[in-house]
Amino acid sequence: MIEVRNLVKEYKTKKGKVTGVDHVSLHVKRGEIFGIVGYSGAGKSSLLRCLNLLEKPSSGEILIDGIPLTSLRKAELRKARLKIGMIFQHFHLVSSKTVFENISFALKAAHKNKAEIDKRVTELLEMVGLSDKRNAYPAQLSGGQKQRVGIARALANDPSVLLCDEATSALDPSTTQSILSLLKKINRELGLTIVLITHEMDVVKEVCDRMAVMQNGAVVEEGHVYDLFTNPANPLTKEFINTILQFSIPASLLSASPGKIVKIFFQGAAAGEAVISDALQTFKVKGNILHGKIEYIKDVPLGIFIIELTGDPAEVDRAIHYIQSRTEKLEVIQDAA
Ligand SMILES: Nc1ncnc2c1ncn2[C@@H]1O[C@H](COP(=O)(O)OP(=O)(O)OP(=O)(O)O)[C@@H](O)[C@H]1O
Repeated sequence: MIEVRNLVKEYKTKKGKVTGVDHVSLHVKRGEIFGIVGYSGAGKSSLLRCLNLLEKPSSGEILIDGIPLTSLRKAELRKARLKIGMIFQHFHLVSSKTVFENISFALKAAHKNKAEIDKRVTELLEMVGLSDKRNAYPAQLSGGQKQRVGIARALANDPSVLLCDEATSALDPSTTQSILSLLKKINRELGLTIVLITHEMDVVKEVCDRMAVMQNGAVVEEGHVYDLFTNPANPLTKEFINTILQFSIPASLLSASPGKIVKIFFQGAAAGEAVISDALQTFKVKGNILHGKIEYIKDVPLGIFIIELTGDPAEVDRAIHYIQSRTEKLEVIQDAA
């Protein structure tokens, strides 16, 4: 669906060349929600803005639905761009125009007539839950409502791709949730492919199927969000994942432990509890649960337990092997022996 091949974006500045995107290749599948995460300056915005050629890449190729955007002429590019919607952190609404006018602007650009515009805006307002705000001005709307207008405007011309530039970063947590639910709904109902950039793992965890992690303009790791939560390879991915999966066990508790402390990842709560209780019944070990948590990675439960296992060391090892064979992953985080 979206194919990025060896993309480079360099900026010329007074101090010399700055590389925003450094040889990135990515494939985003049709109908998926793809997250790009990274700290400030990692190159996320540069990459996203290259996807619709708001920024002209220095080299490399971008193909959307097989069309090589990077080699289109101006008029063709303008047409292709209508199929790529975009929403922004600060909404970018025209303050002197009503909600209706802000949305119809995109349809006028596509040369739709008055009746078509009226019908489409009505549909869009219904889809984003703002039918009653048709004649309101942006200043009369909350942040979440403004972003809904941004989404309606982005969807006006039936795009196949929606690019989201830190779309929830200016919103409070509950409004963020409602905008993320709306993005999931339009992804599901319209089959829209969504690429979002964010520095918040919560957003990725909530809505993304796959993700890429960026650092210094390059993609350092890419994969299914669930897999990266259980098995991150790159230290930066681990850092991002840890913002969600962090457990603070008091150091005094850790140092006093006579056994092994293990962290277990499993799919679903019941599954994990059953494995642990089976292990404790089968082997002569004692288990003490220090921490337990269920995270939902795009609605798929990922359970994490931290357990202290004590007893005969050989028996503890056998219990660990047993648990390991029945769970997604097990890490020994402390070994008193
Ligand atoms: N217009 C520009 N001119 C010069 N350098 C730029 C320009 N835009 C981005 N850069 C540089 O490119 C690099 C990547 O920036 P970019 O904004 O893409 O990162 P980001 O991950 O989106 O960060 P943020 O979340 O802070 O926007 C940075 O070093 C930045 O200073």
